[in-house]
Amino acid sequence: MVAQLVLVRHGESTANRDNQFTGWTDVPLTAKGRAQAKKVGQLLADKAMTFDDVHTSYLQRAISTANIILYESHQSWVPIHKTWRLNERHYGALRGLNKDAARQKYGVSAVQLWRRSYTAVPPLLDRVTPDRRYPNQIEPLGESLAMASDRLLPYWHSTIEPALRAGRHQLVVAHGSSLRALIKYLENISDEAIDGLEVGNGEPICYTFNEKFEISPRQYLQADVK
Ligand SMILES: O=C(O)[C@@H](CO)OP(=O)(O)O
Repeated sequence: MVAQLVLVRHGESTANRDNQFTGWTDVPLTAKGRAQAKKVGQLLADKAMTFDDVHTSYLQRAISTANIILYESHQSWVPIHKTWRLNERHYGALRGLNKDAARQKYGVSAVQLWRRSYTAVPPLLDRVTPDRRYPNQIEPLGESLAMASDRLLPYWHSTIEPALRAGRHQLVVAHGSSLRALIKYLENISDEAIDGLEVGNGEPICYTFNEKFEISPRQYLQADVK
């Protein structure tokens, strides 16, 4: 074994709880979300899984989840690298909208397409408020999953992949769709098949890379039966 990669979607956020489109809206975790993160940390501790680096987005639900996981697995000292490139796919004008209300307004199939198609672009925002977190203070007006993948993969190639190749274990704490984009790339999933993949809150996925940098099948980490 050369190195392990663990992917975790943040715990439940207030927008997840309220069934709202989120994207780049910076909402906190709920109590349930914090408990999910704690469970992930304890699971990693039970399995004695350690990391050399953690990567997360610029959004607090992912950052808080990463901090809780590290604390619970007794490795709070491990460096956390934050990047906007791991942010959730930007949901454009849909953000903040209740998903059932959106289905009533736009129809079930349009909403399903915006949520899960690889190339569909959601209705765009007219403009965004400058936010100093982002390059030139500008966030996108909206993104398809393909657009999210295009801005995420440079970070994979520049930072995560070289670390794995150097034998360093990597933990990525990100979002439902930013992780779907990464998994699509790692497993070479087709544009069509990616719409069937769901990543649950606080359900860690593990890959192992061997000496030839060949990737193992996706493995869902679960508690050992004692
Ligand atoms: O709202 C969002 O940003 C995402 C993730 O919570 O939702 P969906 O699963 O509908 O793409």
